[in-house]
Formats: sequence, structure tokens, C-alpha cells
Amino acid sequence: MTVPPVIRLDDVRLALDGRSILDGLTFAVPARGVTALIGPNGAGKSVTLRVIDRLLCPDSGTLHVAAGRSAFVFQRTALVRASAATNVALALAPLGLCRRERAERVASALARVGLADRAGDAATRFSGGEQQRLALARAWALRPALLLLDEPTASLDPTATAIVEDLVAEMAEAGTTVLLVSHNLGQVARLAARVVVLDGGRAVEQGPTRSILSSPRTPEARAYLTGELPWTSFAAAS
Ligand SMILES: Nc1ncnc2c1ncn2[C@@H]1O[C@H](COP(=O)(O)OP(=O)(O)OP(=O)(O)O)[C@@H](O)[C@H]1O
Repeated sequence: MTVPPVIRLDDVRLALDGRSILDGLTFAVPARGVTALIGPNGAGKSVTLRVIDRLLCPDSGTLHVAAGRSAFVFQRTALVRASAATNVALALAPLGLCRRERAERVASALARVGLADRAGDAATRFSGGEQQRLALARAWALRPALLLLDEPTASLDPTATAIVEDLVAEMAEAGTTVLLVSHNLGQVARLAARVVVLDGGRAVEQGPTRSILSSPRTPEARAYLTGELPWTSFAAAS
């Protein structure tokens, strides 16, 4: 029996400021495990995550998301001007946990990302990498069914990157469906079972990670994976 996908986009179109950003985007994300969304700068990866989280409405096409609670770790984290612990606790407010349960979950989330000793420190004074780890702790504490990650390790050092990758893998193994945007192809190979390649707001290729990374079939996927970005089309667009 085939398990229906958790996310399905069908011919999704979206223009922003009069410019077409998503141009007939069609792909599906299976339940559980990590799916990576890759592609060149400006391909529409972050916009796609925003559409899936319903922060942006498509102009046309259909979007189907069959998941319970979702958590979104943005490229640039929005933190509240309060302690790290309060930032995690605020995210847990909708869960209706009692005070002790909430405190335990906050403590374990901070410990999980190596920030246990920073619980009382002001989150907005954290370094970029510490803020990213805090954002992931907040997401982990929610036990989401769907986790949307937008370049979660872009500003992290190798040790912190390993912590984040372990946590993402653990969540996926525990049943969370993860959609990961990353330019780190080593990370994509380590974490993702499937890859969707975006280019110009379209999914140009999708399939098992190993085959996409080692033998991409489309010129767009080949160009991205070999680093030959189409600079001429950037020039034409500007
Ligand atoms: N709110 C907005 N208003 C207008 N244009 C936008 C908005 N958000 C994104 N865009 C444009 O949509 C295009 C796709 O942006 P997006 O952030 O999704 O790219 P990306 O694939 O995530 O790129 P990167 O790898 O650089 O993060 C870009 O050209 C961007 O300028």
C-alpha cells in the first residue's frame, strides 16, 4: 500500500511585486524522513517553505498539507527579547502543558542543542550560530509532525552543525516529516532520502538523493550541482 504524501503542491503559481516567483511548481513530500529542497539562489526555495507554512498564499494551483503541528526554522531567526528559556517556553504556550512539564521540556530542548548553561541569557545577544541552535531547540520542543528548515546550519561551526544534523536525523527517525532547504550538499547527502531540485520557481528534477546528486538528468540540476550557475540569465533578469 502506498502512503499518501504529507505535502503536495500541484501547479502552484505565485507572483511577488509583479514578478513570477513560483511558476507551476509541482512536487510531493512523502511522510517521515528528510526531503531536501535544493537549487540556485533565487530559485524560490524559501518562498516555497512560506507557501507550505501558509505565510504566503499562492495565486493559483493547489497545496495540500496533511500534517498536524508544524515548526519552521527560518534563515534569519526571529527571537523574542527575553532569555533563551523564555523563548522556548513561549513557543510551547499553545500545547497546554503544566508548569513542570513545560520547564522540563525547555531544559531538555536547551540541553539537546548544547545551550543548557545559557538558559538565563538574553537570546537576542546570542551569536548567529547560537540563535540558530536556539531556534531549533524551540522547534524540537514542539514535537512537530512537520519541520520546515531553511538553511539551518548556514552560520554554524562544524561542531554545532553536527549537533543540528543529529537532532534533525533523530526527529525524522521519530516520525517527523522534514523539508530541508540547504546549499550544503554534504549535509543533503547525510540527511535526505529524497531531493527536489528547484530552478526558476519550478521543480526541474526530483528523486532519491543518491541518483540526483551523482547523475542529475536535467541541464538545470547539472548546472547547479556542478556550480555552473547560469550567470547570463541573472544578467538578463536584471
Ligand atoms: N516578499 C517578497 N517580495 C518580493 N519578492 C520576493 C519576496 N520574497 C522573495 N522574493 C523574491 O523571490 C525570489 C525567490 O526568493 P527565495 O528567497 O525563495 O529564493 P531561494 O531559492 O530561497 O534563494 P537563496 O538560495 O538565495 O536563499 C527572489 O528573487 C526574491 O527576491
